[in-house]
Amino acid sequence: MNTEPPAPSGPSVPSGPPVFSVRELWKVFGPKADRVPADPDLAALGPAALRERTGCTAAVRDVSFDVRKGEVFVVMGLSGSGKSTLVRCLTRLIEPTSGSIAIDGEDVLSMDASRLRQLRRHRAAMVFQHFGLLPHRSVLDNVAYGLEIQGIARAERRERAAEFVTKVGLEGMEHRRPAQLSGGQQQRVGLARALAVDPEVLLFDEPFSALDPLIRRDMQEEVVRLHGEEGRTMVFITHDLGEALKLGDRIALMRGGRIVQLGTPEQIVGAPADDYVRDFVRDVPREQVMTVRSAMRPAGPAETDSGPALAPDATVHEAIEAVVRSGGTARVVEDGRCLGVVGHADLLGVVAGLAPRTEAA
Ligand SMILES: Nc1ncnc2c1ncn2[C@@H]1O[C@H](COP(=O)(O)OP(=O)(O)OP(=O)(O)O)[C@@H](O)[C@H]1O
Repeated sequence: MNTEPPAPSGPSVPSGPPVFSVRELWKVFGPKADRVPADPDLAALGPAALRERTGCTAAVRDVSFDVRKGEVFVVMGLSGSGKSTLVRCLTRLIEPTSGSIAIDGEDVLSMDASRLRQLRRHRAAMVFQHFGLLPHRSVLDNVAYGLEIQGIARAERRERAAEFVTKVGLEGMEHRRPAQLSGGQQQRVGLARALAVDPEVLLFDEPFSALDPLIRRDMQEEVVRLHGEEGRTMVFITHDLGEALKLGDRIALMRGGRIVQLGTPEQIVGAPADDYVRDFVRDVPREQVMTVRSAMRPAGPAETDSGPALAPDATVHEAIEAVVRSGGTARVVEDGRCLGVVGHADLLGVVAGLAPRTEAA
């Protein structure tokens, strides 16, 4: 896939300028790796044949996408699909084999060491699964650590750190050591540390995968809340589909180093690109992800003025409740205009995975 697909029509997806622009990116591990993307015959080989012929593994294969300003961009896939390699390439923690990467239009691959350091410290900070907290430092000093590296004076960095400790809900724990915190609280310290340096983009590498499910849900909600408050651009790696659907404005689904589909949760669940994606999303409760925008049909003459009104972004789940309560159809209304209607059959059709009707009832 060499070009960014057209922007989806849903209003909730930020459509700002790209922060990261990635084109035809390859990362090949192994001897003489750069001959693989350069040679169409080698590039076309599957993983086993490539390994046999060259001793190489293509962890990222010809990937192109933009991360837009203000969006949560999720990179999802099973273990070994190339997620970590791809995201590490963005700031050259792993050196790409070929292709191009730009941040705010600036070529990342031609940055020198000091520019790269600045990129990683100020512009695109990585939040790892194991946050690497400093055990002998207090919560406050751990959060202030990133600012210390930036050379910010002690009084100012402690003040800023305190602000972010409060922001992630750890007020009153400033003077504890990491060992005196639960796993979830430690994650919050790591999150506060990354936020305190105020990077343009936060890169999360499976930060919550070691947490128990309830704490994990708390942390996901924390990310949603922080994103809502700050509108910060985030790139989030996960192998968990539920997490991807919950957090992502858009999801890049990876398989074997390629992006097999890039789209909103609704596009991935409602219009899987191939059998692999279809199988991947088979058990997703569709009514929680699909919106009435994709379930509605044109209104019949008697339907435009009556029935409850729903926003186009309302989930099918919400619409079911409205339709059951009213006993008739519900209208999908935007800016005072009726875009269409949904009734029992339309909503059941979404749950059953059928294409929406295109004519009035
Ligand atoms: N340093 C390396 N040398 C050789 N092969 C590597 C190296 N790092 C990763 N790979 C291979 O590249 C592929 C992608 O690995 P990567 O870690 O990016 O996947 P992932 O989707 O992040 O997996 P996980 O969810 O398990 O972390 C895998 O086949 C892996 O074995």
